[in-house]
Amino acid sequence: MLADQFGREVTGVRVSLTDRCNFDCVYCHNEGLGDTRGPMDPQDDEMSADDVVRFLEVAAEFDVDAVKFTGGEPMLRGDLTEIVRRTPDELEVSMTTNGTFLPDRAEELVDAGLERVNVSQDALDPDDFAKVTQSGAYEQVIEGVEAALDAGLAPVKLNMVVFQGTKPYLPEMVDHVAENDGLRLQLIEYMPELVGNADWAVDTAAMHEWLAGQADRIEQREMHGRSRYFIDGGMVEVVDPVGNEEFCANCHRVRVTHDGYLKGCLNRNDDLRSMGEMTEAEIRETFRETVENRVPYYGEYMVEEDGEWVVNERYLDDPPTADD
Ligand SMILES: Nc1nc2c(ncn2[C@@H]2O[C@H](COP(=O)(O)OP(=O)(O)OP(=O)(O)O)[C@@H](O)[C@H]2O)c(=O)[nH]1
Ligand SMILES: C[S@@+](CC[C@H](N)C(=O)[O-])C[C@H]1O[C@@H](n2cnc3c(N)ncnc32)[C@H](O)[C@@H]1O
Ligand code: SF4
Ligand code: SF4
Repeated sequence: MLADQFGREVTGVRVSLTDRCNFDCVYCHNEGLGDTRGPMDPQDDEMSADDVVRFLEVAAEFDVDAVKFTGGEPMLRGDLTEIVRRTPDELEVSMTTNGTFLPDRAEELVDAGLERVNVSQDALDPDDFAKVTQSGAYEQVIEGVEAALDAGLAPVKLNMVVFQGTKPYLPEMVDHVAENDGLRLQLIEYMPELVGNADWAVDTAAMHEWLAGQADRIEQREMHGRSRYFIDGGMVEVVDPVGNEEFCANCHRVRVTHDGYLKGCLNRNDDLRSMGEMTEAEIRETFRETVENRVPYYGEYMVEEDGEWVVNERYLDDPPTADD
């Protein structure tokens, strides 16, 4: 297994299969690449199924044990089932999706080897949902969650981005997962680093306190040191990476962009390495180098002083926006 200079073993890879999307969520970071708007048809720059599988075979050689397919909207890929089917058996296969295409395809994906799914759902009311996603597909998403449960994918995590626009929906979302078997809630802190609008952020410390006040039990996940709150039979996990050194200190993932670039950190675009025309041996070497070059905290938001990486205080005090 590969470990970076800071002792973090790389156990997972997150592969973006496309940067296209049928939604236009107001906050979207597109896994670190910016805008998802554009043509919906397959694009030439996307990795082919062969490229994805070749990379995953290399990752498996390095004892990576999990892959997350994401995007853009990964289910826009017509060859998604093939990719899942051809993923090496050693890797747990999960996907994060907006859920709209699950009603027709959940079962075939499970048959192909999909083991877990996270579905993004920020609200329980169609109008509220439409304001955030700029899409009217609320019913399809609800049907998608049902289809995932019917296909045996419970527990299904509902991903909710917590920002000023969704904060009022928090209590009903917590109740929703408590009342419905098979659902969990994942509260994702709004990340302004790549998309701006820092003033949309909410006070996560207050959110933790509010959740703790209702919880029967609290656990901490090894991954990212994430907290899990058990409330009235439901489970709520908090993903709070912004300015959170502990979160990064427990980050064991390497990313791949839809166009086949290795990327050591979601918030970092200065270390992209194309796997384009590479042989398997070259991919192996580049993977090693990407792991070797990981930084302990936020990539470009760290500053190097006297040969050491230290936290960029300016960033912590005043997070830059895309407009800076
Ligand atoms: N900064 C940062 N944000 C992350 C990281 N992992 C997840 N996130 C945020 O959380 C969102 C949702 O993550 P998911 O794709 O659902 O996956 P996950 O919850 O991390 O993974 P599982 O628990 O394995 O399902 C991401 O799109 C990011 O916004 C990370 O390593 N760094
Ligand atoms: C980029 S989307 C890709 C997969 C799929 N289209 C979806 O929405 O689930 C992955 C996750 O990132 C979350 N996300 C997007 N932009 C974000 C931001 N600025 N801050 C925090 N989470 C964000 C989404 O809510 C979603 O759960
Ligand atoms: S559905 Fe996912 S990829 Fe599409 S705009 Fe929303 S967050 Fe971004
Ligand atoms: S911001 Fe931190 S947790 Fe997220 S990918 Fe980068 S190092 Fe990992």
